[in-house]
Amino acid sequence: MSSLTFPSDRPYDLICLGRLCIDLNANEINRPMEKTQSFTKYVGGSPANIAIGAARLQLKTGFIGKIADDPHGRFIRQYLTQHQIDHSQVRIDQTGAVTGLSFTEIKSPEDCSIVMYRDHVADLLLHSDEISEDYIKQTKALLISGTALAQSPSREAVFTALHYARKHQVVVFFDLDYRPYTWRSDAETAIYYQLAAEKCDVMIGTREEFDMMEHLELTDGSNEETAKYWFAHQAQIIVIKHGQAGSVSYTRDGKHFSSTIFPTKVLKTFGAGDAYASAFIYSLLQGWDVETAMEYGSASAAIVISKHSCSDAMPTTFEIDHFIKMAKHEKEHQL
Ligand SMILES: Nc1ncnc2c1ncn2[C@@H]1O[C@H](COP(=O)(O)OP(=O)(O)OP(=O)(O)O)[C@@H](O)[C@H]1O
Ligand SMILES: O=C(O)C[C@@H](O)[C@H](O)C(=O)CO
Repeated sequence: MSSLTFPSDRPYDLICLGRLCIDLNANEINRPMEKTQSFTKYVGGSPANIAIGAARLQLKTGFIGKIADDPHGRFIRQYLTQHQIDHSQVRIDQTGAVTGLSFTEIKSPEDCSIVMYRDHVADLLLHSDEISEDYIKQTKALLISGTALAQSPSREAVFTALHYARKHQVVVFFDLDYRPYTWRSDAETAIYYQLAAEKCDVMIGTREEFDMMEHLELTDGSNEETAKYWFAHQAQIIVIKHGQAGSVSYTRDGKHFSSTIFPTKVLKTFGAGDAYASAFIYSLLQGWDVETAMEYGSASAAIVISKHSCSDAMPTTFEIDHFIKMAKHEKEHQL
């Protein structure tokens, strides 16, 4: 059992807040973007990917965000409908803002990059007046994503949602999701991340993202000190992702766990974090312990990075369970 206590009898398991964008993933892989001729379009945006992953795992999922009044926005909204993700709180911008685009480059399985077009995007125009307390009090868990803190009015919308979540005993997950492109300075980033992190129950991020947030030497940069620092605030669980080195987690009651990766045929590296987060959150909502949740997240990540998309590749529980079973079978036969 994890140390988290989710409220019961609520219509939603998870509501995600943040960007709904479009991924344009290069079809010609193993070459630079300059030599790419075509792309495949998917719904993207880290919190969107996590919501889609959660819904794929049969969680009752909702979304709070803002989309552009353009074909991309309509594509996103129909995708959410198709995947039973409630979008009653996904507003439609009327100011001519655009949908964020992420062009992804797959030079090699280990060398992938993302070119993000995020000028005048609709998702950062979500306003605090558009955050519904009645909606947030209907969920067991809320996920916020760091990039939504990058600019006003989205920044204030996040803090409004955090206020309502705390008021109604909603468990808050903070996926750090640091994207340098959308920030003006390290100090600004760290200040707003810290202010949000102090109100969150679970934080999930890479070591680099925690280092960014702990700017001005809040900690010595070790995982142990990171956990100790945030346990002095609201945090119950800290998860630190280390790429191919796996992940580690700390719980407020003094335990810590590490998880290795599942071997997989990597097509592209991005999407691992979102897949990990959605399966990790799913596991805790089932009442499973943190170590099992890390294994589930790691398996989901390994599945998604073996495929071309992020959102479309998010696995079902059957796929994850089968993947874990086969991986353990192969490991036993290697010994
Ligand atoms: N090459 C790999 N093979 C198998 N699993 C991996 C690999 N890389 C990452 N993972 C798994 O995915 C988890 C998250 O990956 P990572 O640490 O890169 O986070 P991230 O940077 O947030 O991911 P993303 O690239 O989606 O932004 C890791 O902790 C690990 O469990
Ligand atoms: O989060 C983004 O805006 C980019 C994502 O859409 C992309 O799928 C990715 O980088 C996932 O980690």
